[in-house]
Amino acid sequence: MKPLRSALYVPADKPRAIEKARTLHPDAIILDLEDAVAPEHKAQAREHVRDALRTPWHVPVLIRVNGAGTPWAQDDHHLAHTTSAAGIVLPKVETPHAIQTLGPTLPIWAMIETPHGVLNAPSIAALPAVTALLVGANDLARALRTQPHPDRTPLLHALSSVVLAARAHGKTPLDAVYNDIRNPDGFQRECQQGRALGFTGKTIIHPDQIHAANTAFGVTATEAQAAQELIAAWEQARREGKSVATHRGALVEQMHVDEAQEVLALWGVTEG
Ligand SMILES: CC(C)(COP(=O)(O)OP(=O)(O)OC[C@H]1O[C@@H](n2cnc3c(N)ncnc32)[C@H](O)[C@@H]1OP(=O)(O)O)[C@@H](O)C(=O)NCCC(=O)NCCSC(=O)C[C@H](O)C(=O)O
Ligand SMILES: [Mg+2]
Repeated sequence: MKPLRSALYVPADKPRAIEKARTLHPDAIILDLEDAVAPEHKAQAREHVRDALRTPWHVPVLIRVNGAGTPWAQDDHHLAHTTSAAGIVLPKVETPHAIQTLGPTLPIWAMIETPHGVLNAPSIAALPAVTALLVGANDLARALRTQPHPDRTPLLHALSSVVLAARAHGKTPLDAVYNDIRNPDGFQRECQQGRALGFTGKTIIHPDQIHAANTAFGVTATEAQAAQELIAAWEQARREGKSVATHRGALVEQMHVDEAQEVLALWGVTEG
C-alpha cells in the first residue's frame, strides 16, 4: 500500500525547482510540461525532464504532457516512454476514447477538468490503464463559469462526481490544487474538505503545501489509537459470540473494522 496524500507539480522549465524537488517528501512528483511551461520553453523543458529522470528518485515521478491536438503532445509522449517516468498525467481528458487511442503502456492519471470530463468520469475511470483521477479546478471553474467561493460550493457536484467515479472503479481520486500559496489556513481547510469528500490526497504546487497535505490526508496518532481500540472491542465482542459490537457508545460492524484496518495500514506505511 503506497499512500498518495500529496502530488507536487514541478514546472519542468525550472531546473532549480526540479533540483529542489529531490529534497522534498510529497508522495509523488509531477514534472509539468503543460500549463506551467510557456510555448517557447517546451523543448528545453523536455530536456530538463530527460536529465532529471536519468537518476533514480525517492518517490514516483510522472510527467504531465501537453494535451492531444497541441504541437507538443507527440514529443511529450515519446519522452515519457523513453525515460523512467512512473506514469503520464493526461490533461483535459473528456472521453475514454482519448486514452484508448494512445494504446497506453504506462499508468495514466487522467485529469478531469472540463464539463465533458466530469460527465464521462465513470467510463474514464473504468479503463484499466487509468490508475488515478485528478481534478483540475482552475480549468473546470473557467469552463463552468463558476465564481470563486471559499468553500468551493459551485464545484461540489463535480468534485463528488470525480470521487464517485474513481471509487466505483478502485482508482485514486486526487483533489485539485490550491492556488493561494501564501494562505496556509485556507489550504488546510481545503485539504480537510477534500478528505471529507473522499479524496485520497491533494495535488499541490508549492513545497510549503507538502506537510499540510500529508498531515490532512494521513493518519494521526489519535486516529491510529482509536482504530486499534475499535478493533479490540470488535474482537472482544466476537469472542463473546456477538455479531456486532459497541465502542464508545456507537455501533461497530464489520465495515467499521475494515475501515479501521485501512487506517492502521496507512499509519504503518507513513509512520512505521
Ligand atoms: C507558484 C510558484 C510560481 C511560486 O514560485 P516562487 O515565487 O519561486 O516560490 P518561492 O519563492 O516561495 O519558492 C521557494 C523555493 O521553493 C521552490 N519551489 C517553488 N515551487 C516549487 C515547486 N512546485 N516544486 C519544487 N520547488 C518549488 C523554489 O524554487 C524556491 O527554491 P529555492 O531556490 O531553493 O529557495 C511556484 O511555486 C510554481 O511554479 N509552482 C508550480 C506551478 C505549476 O506547476 N503549475 C501547473 C500545475 S497546476 C495546474 O495546472 C492546475 C490544473 O491544471 C487546473 O486546471 O487546476
Ligand atoms: Mg488544468
